[in-house]
Amino acid sequence: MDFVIGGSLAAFSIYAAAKWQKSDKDKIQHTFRNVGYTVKDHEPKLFKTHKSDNSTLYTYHVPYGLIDDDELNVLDKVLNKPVNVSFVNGKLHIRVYKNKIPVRIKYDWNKTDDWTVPIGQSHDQFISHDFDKIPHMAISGMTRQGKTVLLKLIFSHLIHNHPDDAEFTIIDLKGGLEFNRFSNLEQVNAVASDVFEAKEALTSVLNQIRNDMYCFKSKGYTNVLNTNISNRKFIIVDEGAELTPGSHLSKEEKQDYQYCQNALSEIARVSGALGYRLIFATQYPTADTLPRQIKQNADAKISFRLPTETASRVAIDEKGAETLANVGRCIYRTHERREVQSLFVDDNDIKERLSVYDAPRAKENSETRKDYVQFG
Ligand SMILES: Nc1ncnc2c1ncn2[C@@H]1O[C@H](COP(=O)(O)OP(=O)(O)OP(=O)(O)O)[C@@H](O)[C@H]1O
Repeated sequence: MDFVIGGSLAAFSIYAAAKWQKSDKDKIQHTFRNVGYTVKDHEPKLFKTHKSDNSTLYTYHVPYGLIDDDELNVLDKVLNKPVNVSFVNGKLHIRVYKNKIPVRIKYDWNKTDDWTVPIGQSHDQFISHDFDKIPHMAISGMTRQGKTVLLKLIFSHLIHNHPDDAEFTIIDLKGGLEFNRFSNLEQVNAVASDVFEAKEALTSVLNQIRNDMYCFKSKGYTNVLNTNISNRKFIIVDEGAELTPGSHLSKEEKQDYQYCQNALSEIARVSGALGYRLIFATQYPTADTLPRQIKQNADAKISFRLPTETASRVAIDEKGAETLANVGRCIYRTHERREVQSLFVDDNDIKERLSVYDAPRAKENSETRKDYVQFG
């Protein structure tokens, strides 16, 4: 008899555990209470649940006065699933994703439409950036988090997709270590590796812009998108903070730095409609290192992990970049915000794919093509 009772209890426990194991919905409601996400006795009330393939969205009415959602950051640990908390039209949205984002995703060199570039994978969709819809981009992130890999991904993809139409001016202020090796590519106009070379390269870009502006005006064009002009000119800055005039510099020395910052601000302000696209990356987003004009005109902001919430607010106008978990993880912020694992591209792959555009070889090839036409 004892045996029968013991056996029944064990079975009951398993049954009870299965039956009364808390659902995500219950755990969320308990969390509201436990973390004090309430006003007096009033707590958020669930009024809609919507399931999709990748996630479940719980929508809550919240008592007046509850807005800041900091306490709810614990939810991904409570549920052991990725969670996104936001306010939409005064309602609290808690989206619980089924799957975690992978920590490494390799770039596959697949071609894309127009001036679109693949960025990475979010919880529920693949994220691409269209440089014809959003011309300028500001990228922030602490050291070794993935900025340069992302810049090389964008650069390689654009050349791979538009070998005849993409042009680059690159300001690589890490001493040219990353981009100097591409200086021979036929799509690359200049790789500047210090402030003096940057000044020269940017002067040339500003002259081109003035020239293009004159041509646009004389033809009555208002935007490159409404013309048959097929090329786009990219200005990539890797480590923009190096253009901040340090307090140790003399007045004359500071002028070169100031010139470069002003030139980049002008590019951000006036050149998008002419087909120029600025991609500005920095480790230290502050009012000095990420000039206001650049930030305001870069409608796409990407941030890898940053040291503080304040830095996150400078980079993407909101907190969050300070809590990003792993290398290559970033927030892609346009009118929407997405957490994304950016694609990884290998240096050897880039070398192999882009070497066909190495200028001397490309020139040889074009001469061979010419011979073929002449003698064929
Ligand atoms: N998307 C990614 N997925 C996985 N690993 C990555 C990714 N991006 C970068 N890494 C790894 O992190 C390392 C550092 O990346 P990267 O050179 O882009 O850093 P960074 O942010 O430019 O740093 P710094 O500002 O110090 O130059 C890479 O060598 C690579 O091993």
